[in-house]
Amino acid sequence: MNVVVLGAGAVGCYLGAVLSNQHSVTLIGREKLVNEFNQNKRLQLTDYEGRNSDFCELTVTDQPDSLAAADLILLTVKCLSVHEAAHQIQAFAADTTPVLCLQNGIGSDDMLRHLNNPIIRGTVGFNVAPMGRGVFHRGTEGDVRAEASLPQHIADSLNLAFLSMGFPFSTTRDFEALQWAKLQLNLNNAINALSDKPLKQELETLGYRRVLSMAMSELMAIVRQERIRLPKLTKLPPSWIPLSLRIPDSWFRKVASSMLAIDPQARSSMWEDLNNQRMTEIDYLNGAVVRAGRDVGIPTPVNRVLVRLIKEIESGRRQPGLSSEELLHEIRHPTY
Ligand SMILES: NC(=O)C1=CN([C@@H]2O[C@H](COP(=O)(O)OP(=O)(O)OC[C@H]3O[C@@H](n4cnc5c(N)ncnc54)[C@H](OP(=O)(O)O)[C@@H]3O)[C@@H](O)[C@H]2O)C=CC1
Ligand SMILES: CC(C)(CO)C(=O)C(=O)O
Repeated sequence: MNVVVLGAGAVGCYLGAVLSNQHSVTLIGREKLVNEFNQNKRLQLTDYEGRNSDFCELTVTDQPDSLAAADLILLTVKCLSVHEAAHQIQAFAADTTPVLCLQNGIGSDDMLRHLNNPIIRGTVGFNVAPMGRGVFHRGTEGDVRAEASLPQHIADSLNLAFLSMGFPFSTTRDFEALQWAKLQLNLNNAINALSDKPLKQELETLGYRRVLSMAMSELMAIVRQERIRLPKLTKLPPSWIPLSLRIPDSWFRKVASSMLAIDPQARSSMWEDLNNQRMTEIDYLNGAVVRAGRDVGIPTPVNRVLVRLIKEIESGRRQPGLSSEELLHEIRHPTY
């Protein structure tokens, strides 16, 4: 299979490199990635379980014309770049080529719906960090999932390749529920970015967990009202997660270690964005909860505050590094 990854950054390079063991893979990314690859002649993948592998059989380019020969397009740009990517797919790819879009959050696929291509949504359940010099590190466990409309032979090939690196691929008929369950976990991206701490350290602090619990409870109220049954993505059922976040630190450490394997240094992709002075995906994450709440008449004050704080950092009006007390204060005394 000829796989073209459009938007090769953390997730795209990781998945593309894994697939290059069994398929012909082209990564379309920015000039920086092309230079890194040309200098090192390989991508290197490491992970929280100690894997360390080099991948040399890849084509890396900043030109979109290789989309023309794709059997499958993996779209791994951030939500804010989906619009530009849609133009490139329309201009260069055959309109029968399936596009598997792996953005976090809700709503970015709307920008692809005018294309004739089959658009299949997916989720990536683990964290990948770019370490520089063509090295990409997977810092947590998790799997990759997609809508059941993905052709079966492609789903089988992806599962085979991904299993070789220790994570499975599966499809689901109820993607909407999966997307909300993934969003429930991604509500932490903003808190992690605001805290400016590694995920593990942030989640081991009761105050941050209380904020996350409140943000998740707003999402849970919406999905309950909409009768969406969330699938289980961690060892705890989704409705128990907000409660489990409120237990004392010492107990939480025990529960969390059995729930999720996580590197001490892993951070959220939103932290990566703020750290690189880029706009974030906040409107598709906590912003999606605020919009949905408005639609169904459920108040979402905590997610509104998180959206505001992230936007203040994006526009340079605030610095990251909020303590959990400062964050709780912002929530108790919102200024709109
Ligand atoms: N990183 C993670 O751990 C996880 C991320 N996700 C989700 O996956 C998606 C991708 O995230 P991530 O991999 O972190 O993002 P990255 O920013 O690391 O990767 C995207 C890359 O694509 C480049 N790009 C954007 N548009 C184009 C284009 N048209 N042509 C070529 N290159 C382009 C970007 O460059 P530039 O910045 O210059 O635009 C960037 O280098 C997001 O929606 C994220 O939420 C999901 C799970 C985990
Ligand atoms: C790893 C995970 C699930 C949470 O941080 C993620 O999706 C991200 O960083 O964007």
